[in-house]
Amino acid sequence: MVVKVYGPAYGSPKRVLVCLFEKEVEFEAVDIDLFKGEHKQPDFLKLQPFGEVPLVQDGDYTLYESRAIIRYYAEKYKNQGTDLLGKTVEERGLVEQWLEVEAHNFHPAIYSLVINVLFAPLRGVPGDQKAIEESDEKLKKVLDIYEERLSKTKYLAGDFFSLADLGHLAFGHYLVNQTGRGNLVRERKHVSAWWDDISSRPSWKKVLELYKYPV
Ligand SMILES: N[C@@H](CCC(=O)N[C@@H](CS(=O)(=O)O)C(=O)NCC(=O)O)C(=O)O
Repeated sequence: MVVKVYGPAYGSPKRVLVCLFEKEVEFEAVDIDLFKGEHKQPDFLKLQPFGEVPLVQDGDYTLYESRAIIRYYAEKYKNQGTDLLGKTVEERGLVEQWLEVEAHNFHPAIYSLVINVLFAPLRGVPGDQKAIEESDEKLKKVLDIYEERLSKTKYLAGDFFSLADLGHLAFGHYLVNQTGRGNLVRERKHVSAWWDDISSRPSWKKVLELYKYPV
């Protein structure tokens, strides 16, 4: 049964798509148009009660929350494709640590910028300037910590590419290319080199080629 991934155009689903490419898992992408509210239709809400993408259907097994999904596939296909979880329990601990850092420190700041800098104008409303300024400051602090870490190891969890790095691709792409704040990455030598390394992976290039962002 082929895995179905809903909402491929958007950021969080792209976190899942790049993981499935790395794990060499075949999937089918199902378009959902958020601007038309297709994610708020009863049939979709039955599967994803929060009305967000991604949603994954793998036979009778249904999963949402992109970070839960990538952990599931990294584990389920541990011996296939790229190892994304590390080889020891200590390495796995660091992968989980930096996955949480991305979810609770990096993502909220970049998500606020995407909403207020990119999406608000599309909806014909002004972005929240205070939220934008707060996000800028938060991102600077977060990326300073990344710079320190990446001055010691090539990737966030160590000297191996992992889910922790992969988890940054979808919204890091917005940060570097679409928010006018790519300088926050480029001004930090090790973060910049890390971004160039992880974003040049064939898996990520394939996601960008096949599944365009909405803006
Ligand atoms: N924590 C969730 C967040 C999912 C999420 O915010 N999805 C957005 C799309 S995107 O921001 O990831 O591009 C969404 O469906 N938004 C629809 C809505 O909020 O109405 C995850 O990681 O899966």
